[in-house]
Amino acid sequence: MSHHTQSEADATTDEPLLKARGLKQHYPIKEGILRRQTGTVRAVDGVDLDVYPGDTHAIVGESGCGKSTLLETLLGLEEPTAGTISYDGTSIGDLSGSEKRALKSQIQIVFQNPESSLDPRNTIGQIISEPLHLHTEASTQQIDARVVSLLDDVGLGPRYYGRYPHELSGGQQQRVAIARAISLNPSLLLLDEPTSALDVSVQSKILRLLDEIKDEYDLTYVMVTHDLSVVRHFATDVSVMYLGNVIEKASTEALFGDPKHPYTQALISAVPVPDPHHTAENDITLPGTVPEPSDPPAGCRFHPRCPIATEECAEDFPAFESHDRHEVRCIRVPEAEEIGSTEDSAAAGTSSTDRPGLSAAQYEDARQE
Ligand SMILES: Nc1ncnc2c1ncn2[C@@H]1O[C@H](COP(=O)(O)OP(=O)(O)OP(=O)(O)O)[C@@H](O)[C@H]1O
Repeated sequence: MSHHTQSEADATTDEPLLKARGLKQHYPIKEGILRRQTGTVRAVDGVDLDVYPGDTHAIVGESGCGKSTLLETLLGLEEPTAGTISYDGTSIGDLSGSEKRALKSQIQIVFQNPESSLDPRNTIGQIISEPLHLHTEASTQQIDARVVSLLDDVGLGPRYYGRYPHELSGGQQQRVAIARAISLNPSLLLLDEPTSALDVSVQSKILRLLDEIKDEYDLTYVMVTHDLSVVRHFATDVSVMYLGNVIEKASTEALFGDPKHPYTQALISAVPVPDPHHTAENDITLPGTVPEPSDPPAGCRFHPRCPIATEECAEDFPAFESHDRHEVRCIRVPEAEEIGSTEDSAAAGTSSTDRPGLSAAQYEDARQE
């Protein structure tokens, strides 16, 4: 049964479109011929997320931190081990079967690798029309017309209708995947590294397309990526993940202009910054590698690699502290700010051309310069 009451509907402006609380996705590790459970992979381990209508919310972090698992859990591909997901004010766990099916058309995903996400035996027309056949009552004629218009919206002409995926370039395949994802007019598009399998020159064109269809289709994006330059130019908000948890979240501008968590500072300093004042001395290098999510350290998960950790950091995993809508899980942040060690790199990150939410076209121009 839907719990979407009138008062909740009225409060939509300040309601997140997508909200997760304490979201966990754990996988059992099974070993031996008896397949006994010997441990647990804490792929996602207590994530809170608020994505507001119209946001492009980036989720960033190193490989293995749980980004893809988080996205799959948000999509409903996997039942969460714990926690709740709400969509437009309604908890997904409270929905009936038919309401869940209806919701599925509202949330779509675009994967990293278009080649493996498109069925090679089907034509482009069949691929894009499949969700329309499955979820709508439209006639074949109406669906065909819709597919042609979708092809046009993603910058492919009607001549692609009868072609097969292998006849298309990677960028064209990703356009097809996007056309399919928007075919049912979803509100929320989950983007799992949507450009990282593509050539750099094609990446910016796909970002530009995503930017255009976001306006045209009134979409909200949640994008997983490890490419901070994409985040910087494309996202409006960022959540930084480390070992299954979000450790910092802020607007893109605040995150790049004033990264607070030592991990975020390290991530940002690893991005090549086109700035004459930027020197290697500003870089923070991180000792060690990411621990296994099956055996996370006690206390703050980052403390064994953290340059400013104290003994206290090994005790408790800190809760979020809010610094004017810029939230961070680190007990050392106020002191770190006093040290002022981040000021140079923070200033370097806020030139006027580095505005978050820069259109993809502007981003492309910037890249080509
Ligand atoms: N089905 C599964 N069973 C067991 N462990 C899994 C499963 N899926 C993911 N994991 C583990 O969970 C952790 C998080 O994986 P995930 O793919 O979400 O990370 P990621 O941040 O998306 O990394 P990448 O950028 O490399 O895809 C990894 O240690 C991974 O090995």
